[in-house]
Parts: sequence; structure tokens; C-alpha cells
Amino acid sequence: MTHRYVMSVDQGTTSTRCILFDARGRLVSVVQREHQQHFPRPGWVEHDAAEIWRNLARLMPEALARAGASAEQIVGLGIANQRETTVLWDRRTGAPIGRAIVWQDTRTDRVVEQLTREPGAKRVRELCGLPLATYFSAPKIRWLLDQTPGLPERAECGEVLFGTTESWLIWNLTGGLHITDVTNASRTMLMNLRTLSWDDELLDFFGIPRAMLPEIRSSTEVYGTTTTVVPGIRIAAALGDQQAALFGQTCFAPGEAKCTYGTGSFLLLNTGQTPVRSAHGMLTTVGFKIGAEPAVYALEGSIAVTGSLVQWLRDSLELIGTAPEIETLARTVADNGGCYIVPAFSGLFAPHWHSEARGVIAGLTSYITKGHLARAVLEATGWQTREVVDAMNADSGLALSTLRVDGGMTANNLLMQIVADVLDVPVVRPMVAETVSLGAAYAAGLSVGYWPDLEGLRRNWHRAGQWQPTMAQARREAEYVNWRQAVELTFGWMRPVDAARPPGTDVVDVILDDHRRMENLLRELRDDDADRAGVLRELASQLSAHVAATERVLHTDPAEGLVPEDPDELERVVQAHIRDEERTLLNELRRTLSPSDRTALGRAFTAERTRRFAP
Ligand SMILES: Nc1ncnc2c1ncn2[C@@H]1O[C@H](COP(=O)(O)OP(=O)(O)O)[C@@H](O)[C@H]1O
Ligand SMILES: O=P(O)(O)OC[C@H](O)CO
Repeated sequence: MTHRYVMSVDQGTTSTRCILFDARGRLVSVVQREHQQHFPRPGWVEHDAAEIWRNLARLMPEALARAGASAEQIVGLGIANQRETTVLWDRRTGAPIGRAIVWQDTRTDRVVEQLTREPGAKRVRELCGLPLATYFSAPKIRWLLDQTPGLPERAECGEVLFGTTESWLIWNLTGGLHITDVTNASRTMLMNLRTLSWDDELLDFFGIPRAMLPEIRSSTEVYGTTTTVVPGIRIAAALGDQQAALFGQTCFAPGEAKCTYGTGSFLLLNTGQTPVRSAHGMLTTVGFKIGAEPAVYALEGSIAVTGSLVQWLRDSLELIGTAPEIETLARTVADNGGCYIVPAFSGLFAPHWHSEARGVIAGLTSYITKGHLARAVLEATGWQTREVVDAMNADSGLALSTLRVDGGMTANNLLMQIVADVLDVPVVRPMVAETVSLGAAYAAGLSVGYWPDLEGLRRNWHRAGQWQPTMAQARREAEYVNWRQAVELTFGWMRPVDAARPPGTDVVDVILDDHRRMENLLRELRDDDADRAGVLRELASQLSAHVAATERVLHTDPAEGLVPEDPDELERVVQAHIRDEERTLLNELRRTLSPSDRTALGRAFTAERTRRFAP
């Protein structure tokens, strides 16, 4: 008898996996390839979409070969993917336009800051269920369009296309089908959560042309057939990876929840057929949509940094050689020794949504060892989960009674115990830890009739591990207070220096903003990837406009004279200018002028500076 399988692709943040599952939901073959993470500047995270496609093109035949199977034995393909990551490509050539901007990337923090002040900002969350944040696709698309002259016009006439990575892969696999599924579309900030279609008000707000967007389809339906790599396979499902994990954990009914612990961690609660608005920092998102049935919604608590903090300890601090070693290191100590790490590397996501937050290590004393740091890393995942569960309970009015977990980090038994302890509920892990892939396979299998219904899938779920809470209540509460105090230290770390201040701001602040902007340019000059000539030109224009405004409005006699052409000299002059002005002029202005005079001067300074600025 010829066996038949479902093929599943999990296009994740760090790697792409291709897995074949049999009818009982068992793994038949697994292959995986990592792709490169590009960090060209602080806060920037990029992927090469062409590399991701090349990886998939190798993985699909490899997965078949491992199982000794042919394309005819594959009943359907389901794709799960990292969400929000933004790929633009040329419709004609199929080539990506620049690198993809990854969901963790914070380069759009200023774009987002500006957008929050625009009329219409309040409507965004109402329409799409998401808070304005760097995390989602729309600000990333806007940023990309703003970068290249001519790109907005090309996008307007559909020459430049947008997609998240499932769209990009389906486009390549089918030779030009431009679609997305409703769960991925719900992460762009451009889809109306009720109508499940692109929303004109949102498109206008972000200035994004409809012509560049894919068609929105259900999560399970046959979209088309592969024409390349392994031709003839029906593509029968697509879901964002966290929604796929919800499906793989068989959280099909309202009230069922799971948390996936990978690069980041994502807790999703099925809320049934009506979108629930969060009052506590959760996202409202689409959970899945089976064929023509109504969509099922979810509340989501997204945590940006959990497994990636372990990677940071391994790759940047080199305190461990492999991710599992963190457990051994953390077990060398009995507790955290008073140390807390809040990994706000991409700002803080749920429930805080502070894009400007940056990470802290708090409570350091000379007593702290690398063992304590390792424990603080694991506890950070525990406490971040606790914050999200508290918010989720407050939104749903229910208390979570057990937590279903999955993902790479759940191999860590100490971490699972910590999660049970800080939540004070049991944590359970299923037999198949590859829940994202399993969910995509389930969705594709349902779509083509390989599995008849959801109930049959539920019977495949088997418990493999369970952790009971053992922490004393008083200790749990005391630790949580410390954690929250550490979180507060991360807020407001980055000020949006480039955001134009409204007219009428204190002149001291206006000048300080100029200084920070120039310092940022000096930092850029030290980056090997920077366009040096461009940055130098910008720096010279900034300095010249700033000095002219200072002279004209504050009647000072700046020491600099002309803006030097020599780059080293320019750097020196800028640094000296900032140092001198902050030591003398600014203190004098604070001391001698009334707040209303400083405000009037601030207005004049801004006007003069704008007039003199010649980019
Ligand atoms: N034993 C472990 N303890 C703690 N973290 C781990 C362990 N094993 C893997 N990880 C972390 O889990 C993440 C990988 O999980 P995975 O589910 O494959 O992530 P993703 O799908 O986001 O790429 C990595 O960030 C890694 O640091
Ligand atoms: O690829 P993962 O598992 O890190 O998941 C990323 C999420 O989809 C981001 O929203």
C-alpha cells in the first residue's frame, strides 16, 4: 500500500523546516535550514528573502527523499510562517527589493511616533485590533516606500508587491500567485478585523497603495498547485506560525489557549467567532478561518524576546556554548541572587507596548555570578509570561487553569518549572513539540479531506510532560514586585529625537534634540555599512542650519565659523560644539529666561532652523 503524507513548511525567524506527517500526526521526516540574521544597525533586523526561498527549494525535495516518498504521495502542503516580516518584490522579475524587514526590527520607531500624533491614529486599533507599534507590517512597508524615490509610484501601479513570507513562498512555488491568508493579513495593520478585507481608511492612514497587496484568502483552502521545485503539490493551507501552533495544540474551542516558546513567545487564547477588544494590552487577531466557515478570533499576548535572550547569552556574551547549557548553568545557583534581566531589545511588546523601552540588568552586586545571570534569563521568560497571563485573564474575565506549551524552549525543564511557579498553574507539553508544523499540516490535511474533522485531530493530542507549581505564594508575590520594578526602569530609554517637536516647545529642548540628532549621525559614521558621504553631507547641513539659527535667534557668536569640509575636522567641530553649548549656553538659558520666553524662542529657533536647512 502506498503511504500518503501531508507536507508542512514552518518558515520561522531563524530557520525554515519541512516536515512530512502521517495520518496519525506522527513525524515521518524532518529537514531544516537556518538563514542568516542581518543586524546592520542597532535595532535593525533583516532577512534575505531570496535565501529563504533557496532554502525551501532545497528542503522540499530533501524531506521527500528522507521519507523515500514522491510528490504523488503528498496530499497537500500547509505553510506556517513568521508573521509581520515584510518582503517587497518586483512583479516582473520576481526579485526582492532590498532585504526583508523582520518583525523584531525597531527602525520605524520614529515613523510610529509621528503616526500616533496624526488624526485617525485612535481609529487604527478599532479597525485592525492592533496598537500602533514597530512590530507590524504597515510601518515597515511605509518606511521601505519612503526610502527609494519612485518606489511609491511603482507600488501604486502594482509593479512592486508586498507579502509576508508565506506570500513570498507561495508566489515562488506557483510562479506568480499573489495571496495571503487571513491570519497573516491580520498582522499587517491594514486588514479590517470584521470584514476581513483591506481597509481604505487604514490604507490611507499609512499611505499604502492597495495594488501592492495580496488577495486575502481563508487559512484552509486549496490556493493552487506548485509548478516548480516539486511540481504538482496542492498548496492547501497557510497560517501565521503562532496561529498554526494554536491549531496544532487543538485549541479549537473558545477558552482554549497555548503559549509557544521560541525566539519570542506568543500566548494565544481562542475567543470564538467575535473579536474581543482588549483593555489590557493584548492584540485582537484572527486565529484561523476554515474554508467558507466564519473566522475564529484570538486574543494574543506577544513577547518579543525569550529564546533570543538565550541566544544573546550564547552568541554575544559567550557565557554558554549551546542553548541547552543555560539550564546547567542556571542550576549552579539556588536563586537569582537579586538580579533581574528585562530584555526590551525590541522595545517591550505585550502588555506594555513601549517601543522606546530598552533592556536592563537590574540588582547587580558583586555577589552575582554567571549562574545568577542564567537564572535571570530564564526567569525573564517566566515573568513576561505572567504579565501576559494576568492581562489575558483581566480581558477574558476567566482565570487560566492550565497552560499548554510548545516550541524550542520547552525542552528546558527548569524553565517549565519556573513558568508553572510564577503563574501558579500547571504547565503541560504535548508529545509533538513541533506544534507549528503540526498545525500547518492539520490545516492542509483538513482542507483536502485527509482528516475528516477537528474532533479526529483532538484525539492525536497526547500529554508528554507536566509541571506543577511549587513556589510559596509570598515569595512569588515578592519576586513579581521586583520584576515589575525592573520593567519600569526600561521605559523611556530612547527619546524620539527626530520627531519634529510641535511649535512652541522650550528652546533648550529644541537645541538638545538637534544635538542628539547630530550625535546619531556621528554614530552612523562609525558603521561600516553606512553611506559615509551621505551621512557627512547630512551632518554638515544639520550643523550649518543649527549654528545659523543659534546665531540669529540667540545672538550668540559661535566659535565654529565655517562648517569644515574635512570629515575628521567636521566630527571634531560637532563634538566640540555640542559639549560647549550644553555646558554654557543651555544652562544660561535655563537660568536667565522664563518658561514662556524659552517657548517663544523655541518657536523662532525651529522656524529659522527649518529655513536654513538645505539637505
Ligand atoms: N534548552 C533550551 N533552553 C532554553 N532555550 C532554548 C533551549 N533550546 C532552544 N532554546 C531557544 O529556543 C529558540 C528556538 O526555538 P524554536 O521553537 O526553534 O524557535 P523559532 O521557531 O522562533 O525559530 C532559540 O531562541 C533558542 O535559544
Ligand atoms: O518565527 P517565530 O517562531 O520566531 O515566530 C515569530 C512570530 O510569528 C512573530 O510574530
